[in-house]
Amino acid sequence: MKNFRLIGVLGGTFDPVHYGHLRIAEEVAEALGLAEVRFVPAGHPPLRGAPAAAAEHRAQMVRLAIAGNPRFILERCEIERPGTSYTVDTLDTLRRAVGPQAALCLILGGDAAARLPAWSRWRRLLELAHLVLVRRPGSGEIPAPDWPAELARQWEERRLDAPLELAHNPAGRMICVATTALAISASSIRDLLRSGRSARYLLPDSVLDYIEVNRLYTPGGG
Ligand SMILES: Nc1ncnc2c1ncn2[C@@H]1O[C@H](COP(=O)(O)OP(=O)(O)OP(=O)(O)O)[C@@H](O)[C@H]1O
Ligand SMILES: O=C(O)c1ccc[n+]([C@@H]2O[C@H](COP(=O)([O-])O)[C@@H](O)[C@H]2O)c1
Repeated sequence: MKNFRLIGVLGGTFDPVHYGHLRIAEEVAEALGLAEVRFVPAGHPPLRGAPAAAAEHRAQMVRLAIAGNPRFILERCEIERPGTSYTVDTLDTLRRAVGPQAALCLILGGDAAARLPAWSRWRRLLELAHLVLVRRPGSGEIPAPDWPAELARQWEERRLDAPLELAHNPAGRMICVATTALAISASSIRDLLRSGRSARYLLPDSVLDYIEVNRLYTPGGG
């Protein structure tokens, strides 16, 4: 049986990146045997307002957060691409870049998974990548009870329970990976910082230092 090289893709606004992101990347990589995880900061994320911090700041925070982990890579394609950062376009780009021996594994937290039917060309995502779903505190079950029937059917047809089987296909399977539940969100970190409270231990010190030096998320700052 052929084995594809598994490449994780974790897209996010990363406004800022935090231990919730880093821990799901680490646990999914370990559970599925991913060769690498690409962190993709969105330039102009769809379905939400403009990020608080500029794209370059968010990318620099990811760079600092993943420093020292050779398996974690900063992928800048969305911040360099003009226009809305649709994931389907990113996967198209990555699909061409990684070559035929690799399989992309798009990692989605529970909130992102619940909103998947609203994403641009979501069916095409399954032609380009595997979907790796991760529960998130406060965002309900996977599969989401309100997924439309078509996505629920895709889940039943494509779901895998054995992680090692993911590498047998270049794309198109879905799997839910159990990870440590961390009730950390970027919005709660922004709220803490904006009200002058500590966000220490929710994200790496290097990222907090960057936030302080660049005066991000302060009442008077960006
Ligand atoms: N604590 C967490 N546990 C599991 N998944 C998470 C967690 N935090 C973020 N994710 C997932 O990481 C991806 C990127 O998340 P994002 O950058 O939007 O962070 P966020 O904390 O959700 O931000 P915000 O609070 O601003 O919405 C999404 O798929 C999201 O579901
Ligand atoms: O492609 C889409 O239509 C789409 C719609 C909503 C979200 N996304 C991606 O999902 C990731 C998390 O988004 P968000 O808004 O929860 O930060 C980020 O990489 C977004 O670009 C993608």
